[in-house]
Amino acid sequence: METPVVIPIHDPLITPVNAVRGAVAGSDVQPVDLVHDRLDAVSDAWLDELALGLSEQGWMTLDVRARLGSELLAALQKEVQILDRTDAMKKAGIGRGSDLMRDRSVRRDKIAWLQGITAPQAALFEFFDAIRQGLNQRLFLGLKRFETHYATYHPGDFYKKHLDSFQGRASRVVSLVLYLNEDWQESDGGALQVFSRDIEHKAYGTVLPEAGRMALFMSEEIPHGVLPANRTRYSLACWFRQDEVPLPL
Ligand SMILES: O=C(O)CCC(=O)C(=O)O
Ligand SMILES: [Fe+2]
Repeated sequence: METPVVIPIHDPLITPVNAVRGAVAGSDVQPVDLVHDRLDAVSDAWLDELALGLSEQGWMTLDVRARLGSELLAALQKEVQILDRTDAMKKAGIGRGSDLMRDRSVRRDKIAWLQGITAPQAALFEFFDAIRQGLNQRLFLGLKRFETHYATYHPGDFYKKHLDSFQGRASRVVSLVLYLNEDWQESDGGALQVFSRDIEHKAYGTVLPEAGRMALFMSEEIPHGVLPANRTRYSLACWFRQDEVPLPL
């Protein structure tokens, strides 16, 4: 049995979602086109399915291409690809200086936090907030907010087996990953590996990071990792949190 690597996670400075919405409404960014039927897309039956998957298995994977729409997915893909060509994507890691070097043996991706101030991000935030509320109504999780970042894994990059949150921290409670890659093949590597939540941490399943595929799991319970990618892998991770403001770990 291999013990999962458990990594403390530092919080970014977070802009409250409501403030972001205000900024969007007050600017010339028009999220409306991309939102179209977004809230209808998050139906009660679908939220029931999410709640059931989380409470019974602790994790699940879903195809949300039709719910989000190919236009929004394409817009998010374009954003992360543009960011990846600039220095906006920062090496993910914990700590500073030599600590960061050590973290590179655990995690090699680059990340950029979303602010919700572009039209695709605002539309996505609506979708995530509907999920947050739906899970609260069904599972009484008291999820107050979410935080989300783009991630890129260049060839050779990986993320070793880890948990997204420490038990009892009431910080990250539910994790969501949305993939943004067209025609991902098994030979491209970069699969998400999910392990069982019991003591044995058996390999439970793998998820190919194909565009429109979403993985959802309980942050404190489900060990998971990303196998080395053989081609650039784009994704977006989101954590639903119980704390109102970022607290020190
Ligand atoms: O991209 C993935 O499949 C998972 C990423 C992950 O585990 C994380 O960012 O914490
Ligand atoms: Fe993770």
